[in-house]
Amino acid sequence: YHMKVEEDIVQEILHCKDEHNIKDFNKFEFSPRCVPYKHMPCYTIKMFNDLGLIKYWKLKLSTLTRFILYVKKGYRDALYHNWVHAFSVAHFGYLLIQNLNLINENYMTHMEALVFLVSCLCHDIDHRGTNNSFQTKSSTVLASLYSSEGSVMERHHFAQTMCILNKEGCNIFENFNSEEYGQALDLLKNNILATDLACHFRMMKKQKEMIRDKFDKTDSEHKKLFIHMLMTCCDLSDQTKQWKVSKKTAEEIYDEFFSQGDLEKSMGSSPIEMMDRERASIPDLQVQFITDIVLPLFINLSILFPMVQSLVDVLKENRALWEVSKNIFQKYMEAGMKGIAILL
Ligand SMILES: Cc1nc2ccc(C(=O)NCC(C)C)cc2n2c(-c3cc(OC(C)(C)C)ccc3Cl)nnc12
Ligand SMILES: [Mg+2]
Ligand SMILES: [Zn+2]
Repeated sequence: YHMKVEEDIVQEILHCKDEHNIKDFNKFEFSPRCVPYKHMPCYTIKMFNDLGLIKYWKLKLSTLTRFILYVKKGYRDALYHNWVHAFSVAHFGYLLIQNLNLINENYMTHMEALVFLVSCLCHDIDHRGTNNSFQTKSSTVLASLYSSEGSVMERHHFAQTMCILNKEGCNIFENFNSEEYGQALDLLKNNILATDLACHFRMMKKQKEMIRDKFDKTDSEHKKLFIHMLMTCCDLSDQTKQWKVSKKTAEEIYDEFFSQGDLEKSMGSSPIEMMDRERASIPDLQVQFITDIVLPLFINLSILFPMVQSLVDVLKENRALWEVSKNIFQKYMEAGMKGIAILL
């Protein structure tokens, strides 16, 4: 049974650029979270189309549309790890390929670009709003399936993506020969596994050395590290947007973290500080996260692409604003008005 792709969705897709008069869609400053929720599927198709991937791979519009609608359906209404997060991650992937000209400058083949965009879209599918250590600690079904190999959630995200590709009328790689098909799935799996924080920590050092010692885009190891770096940039891209967007998204993340903490408390175990709404200071945690993880990554990328320097500047501004709110928070804490500080 095919999920019938309503003609109106297909029609809207072909005209979505002007109909909603969204300008600057392909600029780094644009926040994809401003796209109306119900227009996100058609703007996802627009991304594939703008990158020339529909033409190059002769993708059937109905297959691509059906695939995207099933991916959207595959996300739960988690506080942060939901379809809007997936759409925003894919949008940044689209911005990187387009604005850094990654295909024409041979940083990515058409195959790598297609699979990269699909990986961004699917990288958190069926996320339950709890992280890998929660799976293992509470011996969830997913932990029983994947904890022996690690990256529990990421292996599930990949498995869910495979289920959709195997649905009737949803296999966007249907035109690939068997060699291309194998290559696409291999790329897809590695890209999604690369979004595991633990995996990122392991790669950080090698990525830094690779960029410092002259990046070689013909070296397959370099290419893999490079594409994994881009996956993490996309996953963190909300932090490179204007303050109110990056602040709002960070708060959504802590809403999800604190819900996990509440759940852990109800299960009789005590959450780490970052997930404990009684103890966590969001400004402190954000300054630390931007300093330790987000900035080093985008600074690395800016060494290869000077245009990325503007994103590094925004990251530094946002960190400075967290510093400011940290001091305000601190003052109220000292004044013993914790309750009011939390309301702020
Ligand atoms: C604004 C922002 N603050 C965060 C603060 C803390 C953490 C966290 O997990 N800390 C644990 C300790 C051990 C470091 C994540 C945060 N975070 C993410 C994020 C990134 C992820 O993994 C990659 C993409 C590979 C880094 C995976 C999941 C998530 Cl939610 N996305 N945005 C954020
Ligand atoms: Mg993830
Ligand atoms: Zn994500």
